[in-house]
Amino acid sequence: MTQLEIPVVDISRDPLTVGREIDETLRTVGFFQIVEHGVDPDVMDRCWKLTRAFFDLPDADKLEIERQTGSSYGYFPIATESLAQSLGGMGAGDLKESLNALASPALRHTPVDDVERELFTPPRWPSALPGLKGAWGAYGREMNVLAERLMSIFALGLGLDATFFADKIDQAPQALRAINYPEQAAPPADGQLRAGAHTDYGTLTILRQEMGRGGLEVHDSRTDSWIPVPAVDGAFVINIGDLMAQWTNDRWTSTLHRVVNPDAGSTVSTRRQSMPFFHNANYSQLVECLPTCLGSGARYEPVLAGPHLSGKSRKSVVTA
Ligand SMILES: O=C(O)CCC(=O)C(=O)O
Ligand SMILES: [Fe+2]
Repeated sequence: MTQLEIPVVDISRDPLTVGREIDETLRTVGFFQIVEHGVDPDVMDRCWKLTRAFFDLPDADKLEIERQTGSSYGYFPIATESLAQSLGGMGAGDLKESLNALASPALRHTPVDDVERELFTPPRWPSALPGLKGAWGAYGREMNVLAERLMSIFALGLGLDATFFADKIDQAPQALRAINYPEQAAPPADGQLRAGAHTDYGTLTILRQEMGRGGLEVHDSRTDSWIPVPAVDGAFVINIGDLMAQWTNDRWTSTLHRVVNPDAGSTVSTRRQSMPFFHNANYSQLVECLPTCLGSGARYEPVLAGPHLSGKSRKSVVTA
C-alpha cells in the first residue's frame, strides 16, 4: 500500500477546483498544507517572534496570566493539558506550555449560558510584553479571514453554495493558541509525548509550525502507521475537527494526530514552536448531516456546536 501523502495545495486557483481537490484529500488523509494563502508575512513574523519572546519570559511573568477557573484561555504551564484525554481515559500531561486567547471578531449577541460566556472571556495579556496583544489581534484577524475563505472552499467541495457556512460561523468562539515544546532535559515518562494522540474538536484548524522542527505526525488508519508532516516554508497545515466530520456524516475524516518527542541527546536545539488557530461554528448552531452528505442515512444525532466543543476541551485538563 502506498504511503499516505499530505498534499500541498495552492488555494489562489479557482475555488471550485480547489474545493474538489480538498474534498478528495479530506475523504482520506484529513490533512493538507496550503500555500498562496495571502496571509501578510509581516503580520505572521511579528506575531511569531513576540510569541517566542513570551515563552522566554520568566515564569512569574507568564503565570500572571495563567488560565483561571471559568475561562478557556490564558497561559497553560507545562504538562497541565493532555490532549489524549479528550478522547476519554487518562493521559500523562503533554510536554508543552501554551498561550491561548479568544480570537473572534466582536460578539454581536449575548451569550446564552455560562458555558458560552466562558468561551468568550476576554484574553489577558502579560504586562511584561506590551506588543503581544496587538500582534495577536492582527494575526487573529488574518486567521479569521483565511478560515472563512476555507469554509467557503469547503462548501464548494461539498456541493453546497459558497456562502453555505457564512451565517453558521460568524459568531463563533474562535481560538488562537501558541505552543512551546521545550528541549527535554529529563527523559519523558512512559507514554508521555509532546502532544498525545487526539483529534481536533471544531470545524478546521490552521497551524503554523516551525521550519525544520518535526514532531507533528498524522495517523494512517489503513496501515496503522504515523506519517510526519514536513514543514513547508510559508505554508499552513490544515485539518478538520470532529464537528466537521459529523457535519459531513464522516465523508470527511477528523484524523488522529500527535506531536512526538525529539531524539534524546540531540546536538542541535530541539525546541519547537507552533501556532494553531482553532475554528468553530456558532455556539448555538445545530450541526446535523449536511444535505449533500446524507448517503444512506445520518450516522449522528444532531449536536449543538458550542457544548460539543466545551465538553471536549474540559476533558483535556490535567487534574493534579
Ligand atoms: O504543535 C503541533 O504541531 C500540533 C498541535 C496540535 O495538534 C493541537 O494543539 O491540537
Ligand atoms: Fe491537534
